[in-house]
Amino acid sequence: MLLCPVIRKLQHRRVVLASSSPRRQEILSNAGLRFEVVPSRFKEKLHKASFATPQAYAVETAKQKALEVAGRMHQKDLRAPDVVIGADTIVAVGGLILEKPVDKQDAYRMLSRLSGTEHSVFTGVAVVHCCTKDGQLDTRVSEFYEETTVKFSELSEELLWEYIDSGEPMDKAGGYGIQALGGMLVEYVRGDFLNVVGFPLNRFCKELARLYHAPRAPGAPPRIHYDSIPAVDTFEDLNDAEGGVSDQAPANGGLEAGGAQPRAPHTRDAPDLNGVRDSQPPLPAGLLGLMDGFKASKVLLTACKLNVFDVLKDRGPLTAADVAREIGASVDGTERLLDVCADLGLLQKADGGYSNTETASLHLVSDAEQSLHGLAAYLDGPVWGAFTHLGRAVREGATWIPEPLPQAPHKQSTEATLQFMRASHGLSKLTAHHVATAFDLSPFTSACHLEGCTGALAHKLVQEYPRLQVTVFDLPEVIELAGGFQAGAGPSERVHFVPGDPSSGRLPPADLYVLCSLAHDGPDHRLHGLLRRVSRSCRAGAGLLLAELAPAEEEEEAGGAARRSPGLRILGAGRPPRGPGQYRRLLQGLGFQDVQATRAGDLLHVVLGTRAPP
Ligand SMILES: Cc1cn([C@H]2C[C@H](O)[C@@H](COP(=O)(O)OP(=O)(O)OP(=O)(O)O)O2)c(=O)[nH]c1=O
Repeated sequence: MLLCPVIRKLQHRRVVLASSSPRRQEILSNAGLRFEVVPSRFKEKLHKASFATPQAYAVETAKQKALEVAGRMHQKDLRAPDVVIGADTIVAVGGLILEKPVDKQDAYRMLSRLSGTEHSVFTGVAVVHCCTKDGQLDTRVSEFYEETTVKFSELSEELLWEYIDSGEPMDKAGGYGIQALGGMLVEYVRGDFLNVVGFPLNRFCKELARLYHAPRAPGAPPRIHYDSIPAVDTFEDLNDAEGGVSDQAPANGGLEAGGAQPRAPHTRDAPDLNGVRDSQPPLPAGLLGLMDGFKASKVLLTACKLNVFDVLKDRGPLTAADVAREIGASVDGTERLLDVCADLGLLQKADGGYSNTETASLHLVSDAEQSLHGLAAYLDGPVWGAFTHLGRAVREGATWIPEPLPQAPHKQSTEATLQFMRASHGLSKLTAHHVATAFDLSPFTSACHLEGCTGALAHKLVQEYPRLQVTVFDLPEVIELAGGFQAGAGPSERVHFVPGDPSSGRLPPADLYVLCSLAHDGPDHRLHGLLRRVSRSCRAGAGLLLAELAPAEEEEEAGGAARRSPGLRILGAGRPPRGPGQYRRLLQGLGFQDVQATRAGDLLHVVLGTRAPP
C-alpha cells in the first residue's frame, strides 16, 4: 500500500497540527508530512453523558480542538492555514471514558480498572479544511475515529505503583503509554498500534485518499473538486508523479501541485466548460518540481553551513532573532531560512519559536552520532561546484564529479581531502550496520576494505564478527588523516590501516574484499578496474562484498525509472543505478560465482560473490 503519495498531497499546503502531543507530531513527521504545530487551547470539558458513544465524544473533542486553532489563527493572521488536524485519544472500559489522569490516585484508579481486562482505545480525528471568503473563515470538517482493543495482564499493586511512580501515566489517556514502559502491562493488541499511541495513521491516509480522490462514477462528468488535487480511483492505486517527469498524463488530467507552482489553496477549479478542460494536457508539475528542486537542497545545505541545527540542538524553541544572533546573520534572512526549513520538515515551528525535528537532531547536527553534516558540506562545496559547470563536463565527456577526490590527491589540498573524508565517514557510519549484516560473513576471518577511508565500516564489521580482522586499505594521504575520526565505539586491535593505492599496486591478502565507497560513486570503468584487480589477486573461494547506493524499491520495480529521486538516479558519476541482474552479470563476468544481491536499509544494494577457481 502506498502511503507516502497520499501524504504528499498535503505537501504544498499549510498544514497545522492542533496538538501538543509529541507522539502525534512524531507519527506524522515520520510519515513525511510537513506541518506546523499549534497546540489547541480548547478545554476538553464536553459533557460525556450527552454523547451516544465514547467515540462520538472523542470525535467531537478532536473537532473542537482543530476548530479552535483554525479560528485563532484566522483571527491573528487574518488568514487561516489550509488544513488543521485535531485528534483526541480516550480509553473506554465498561461504559467509562478515561482521559489523562489528574493525579497519581486517579492514575491508580484507571490502571486498576484496566488490570486483567480488555478495553478500547478510540482516537477521534478531525481534518478541517479552511478557506477565507470576504474576510470570513469558512471551514469544511471531515471526521472519523479508529478503535483498537488492548488487553492488560493482571497488575500487582507493587507493579502498579512502580509504574505510576515512573511518571509515565500522567499525560496519557487511561494512564498508560503502550509505546514505552506501559507496553509491559499489555497482553495483546487488536488493531492499529499507532491509534493507541495517539494517531491512526493508516486510517488517516485512507481518509485523505477518500477525501481527495473519491472515485468518479463511470460516465459521470468530471467533478468540480476541491482545489488542485487530482482524482485517482483508490488509495492503493495512487500513482504519484510528483517528483519526476512522467510521459503518462495523470489519470484525471488534473493539476498537480508542483514545487514551482504558486499555492492557491482557496480556489476551486472552474467547472468543465464543454469538456474543454479534459482536452488540455496536464500541467507539468513534476517537471516544474524537478526544475526548482535545487532550491530546497540549497536551503538545507545552507542551514547546515550556518550551523542552524547546531544552534537549536538540545534547546527549547528559539526565535528567529535568537538564532540570527548566534549564527551572525540578519533577522529577516534567518527567519525566511527557518520558515523554509520548517516547510521542508527540517524544523518545527510553534508559537513563533523553532526547534529541530527528530531528523535534524539525528542527522544534521554536526556532532550527532549519525550526522550527515560532513556530507552536506561536501555536496555544498565541490559537488555543487561541479554541477554548476555540468554543461562543460558533458561537452568534454568528463565525469560529473571531479574524478574521485582523494584518488587524485596531488590535486587536492588537505582540507579538500578532509572534506571528502567527512562526507564518506557520515555515510559509512549511517550505513555500516546494513552493509555488515546484509549477509552472514562469519565464515571469513580476514577482510580488506578497499578505499576504506576512516574505517567506519571496518569497525562495524569487527563489532559484528568477533573472529574477523579487517584491513582498511586506502591512499597514504587518507590513512594519515583517518586517525582524526572517531570510527567506532573505541579503537579496535582487529582493525589495521594500511596505506597504498587500491587502483594500482598489490592488494593486501584477505579472505574477503569489501568495496563500499558511497560518497563517490565513480564511473563504471573505475569500479570495473578495481573489481578486476580483486579478481586477479584473490584466491579461489575468497569473497567479494560490494555495496552501492540504490533507488527506492518501488521505483526500481517500475523499470528503474527512479522517478522520485533524481539525486540517486544520477549517482556521483552520472549513471543510472544497477539492478541485481546487472551485478550478477558484472561479477560473473569477472570470475565470481554464487553471486547474491540484496537490498539493505532501503538505500543500498549489497552483493556477495565467491571467486571461482581459475
Ligand atoms: C493510551 C495511550 C495514550 N497516549 C497518549 C496519546 C495522547 O497524546 C494522549 C491522550 O490525550 P489527548 O487529549 O488525546 O492528547 P494530548 O492532550 O496529549 O494532546 P492535545 O491536547 O494536543 O490533543 O495520550 C499514549 O501516548 N500512549 C498510549 O498508550
